[in-house]
Amino acid sequence: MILARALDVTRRYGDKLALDGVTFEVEAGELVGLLGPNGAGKSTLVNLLTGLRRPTAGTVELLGGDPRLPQSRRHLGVTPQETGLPASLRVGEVVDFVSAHYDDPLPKGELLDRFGLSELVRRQTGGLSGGEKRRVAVALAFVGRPRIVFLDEPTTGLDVQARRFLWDGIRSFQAGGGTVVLTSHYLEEIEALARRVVVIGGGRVLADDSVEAVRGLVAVHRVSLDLAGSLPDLPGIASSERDGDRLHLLTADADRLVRDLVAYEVPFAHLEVRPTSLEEAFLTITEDHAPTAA
Ligand SMILES: Nc1ncnc2c1ncn2[C@@H]1O[C@H](COP(=O)(O)OP(=O)(O)OP(=O)(O)O)[C@@H](O)[C@H]1O
Repeated sequence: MILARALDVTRRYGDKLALDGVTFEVEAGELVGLLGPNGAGKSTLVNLLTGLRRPTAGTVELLGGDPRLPQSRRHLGVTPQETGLPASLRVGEVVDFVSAHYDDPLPKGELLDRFGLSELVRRQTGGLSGGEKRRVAVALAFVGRPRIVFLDEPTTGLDVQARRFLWDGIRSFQAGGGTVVLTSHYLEEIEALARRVVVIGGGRVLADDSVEAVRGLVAVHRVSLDLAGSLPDLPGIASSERDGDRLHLLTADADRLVRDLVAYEVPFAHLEVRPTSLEEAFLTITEDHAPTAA
């Protein structure tokens, strides 16, 4: 059963094309990671699916209806990228306040326990650390026993222990049959929770696959070397860029490229091999998926 769907969705902000023909579906019980660099369009997709914004073209559906209608949103939980908590209220009071909006909320103790927040129940939210506030904000998405939860960068800024508390809370929700969509810049985070990852870049879906498959796609290395002359036609070079005598090559198999450079007796100097940033890896994927000119 599909709980959320975007069908050929485009979203513009003025001249800016934030989403460009995105199709994306979430099945009941799935935990899906949306992975992409800054500005890729992840938040825009989440905002459309949760009814906070309207698509410019295409259709979005949440729990079988228009995400902007109250009946579609009744079983939805969301933690946006930025949240605010009323500073003078205690954590327990904020949970009570949010719970009051639902017919059958999770008992406060159970919610706080699930997210490792029990000790904070009497603390005013204004006095919490950034990480504690974030954990409260994420926990609040689960108060109303939602069927589907969207978490936009839930663990940004959290230390390792706080992140683990959140991951445990998210996992236990899914183990109980819940559905989760979360966004992240980090494949490691998605890997800890999800089996399926959807890579978004430049407003488009670049990959929709298992975490293992996407790890292979983004395991790109940058091989840099000084070379005055031209490079022979070697296999496995995803892109090459020249800066004077310095050549930068992107490849998914750096060991093989280095062996080939030696085997072809390429007269290189100052060889350097390093993992690429996720951004560089995404660029490589983007180039592979760039639309061909008509
Ligand atoms: N309200 C807005 N007005 C104008 N442009 C916007 C608006 N919201 C988003 N954008 C632009 O749309 C593009 C996609 O933004 P979006 O926030 O969806 O990306 P993201 O993948 O969530 O990025 P990040 O990881 O930085 O949060 C960006 O270029 C952004 O600047």
